Amino acid sequence: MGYPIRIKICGVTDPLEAVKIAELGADAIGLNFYPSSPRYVAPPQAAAIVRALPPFTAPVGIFVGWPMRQVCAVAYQLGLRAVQTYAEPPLREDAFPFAHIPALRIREAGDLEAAQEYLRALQAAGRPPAAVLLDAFVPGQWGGTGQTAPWELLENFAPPVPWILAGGLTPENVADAVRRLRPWGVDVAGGVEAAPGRKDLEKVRQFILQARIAASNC
Ligand SMILES: O=C(O)c1ccccc1N[C@@H]1O[C@H](COP(=O)(O)O)[C@@H](O)[C@H]1O
Repeated sequence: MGYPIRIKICGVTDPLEAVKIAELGADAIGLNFYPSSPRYVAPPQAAAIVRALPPFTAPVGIFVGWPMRQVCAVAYQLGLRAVQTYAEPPLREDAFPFAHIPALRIREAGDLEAAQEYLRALQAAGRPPAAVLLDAFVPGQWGGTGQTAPWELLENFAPPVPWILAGGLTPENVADAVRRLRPWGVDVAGGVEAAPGRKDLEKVRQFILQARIAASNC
């Protein structure tokens, strides 16, 4: 049967590189606004990347610890399609005009139960996220760790919204991850890099190819 897996290449810092990644078939590119990340991109550069992208490639912002009101302001200003958030203070307003992807870090089974509870609470509050991203838990780091999540715990994960697998994915292991877990989407930062913040386009090409072949054979 197969299914259409969605692929995000995260931590892009250069407009020309973003265009090439889009041409290789990525569905989304990630723009990282976390200043401590080696993949940080300042808003003016992010704006140049968004302007350069073809219309069917979604720019997604990564925000760590930002109040949602500020996340919304930046998303609106830059024309982001979705926002991926970490450790955001709770949103008080009902309306949230962007596709929201909360990122959760998983270490043990209890974290998955907590994730399900969190998603149910958002749904009950009338603010279901567009998707949820699951990553590895590494103390003191929010993401971009190069560590894989505990896949064995995720084999039967069935959240009420689409889910995205992140953490330590590479061109070599993404097919295995897709076959085993059938996530709605996959997300990679370090696994396709030539240097921090710069992508290796051959690795990007391989990553996209391997993920799509595996999903089409599921
Ligand atoms: O990439 C970062 O530096 C980063 C920093 C803080 C929060 C999120 C970050 N990136 C996200 O983490 C995942 C996994 O990264 P990796 O593939 O293990 O290197 C990545 O897809 C981004 O969404």
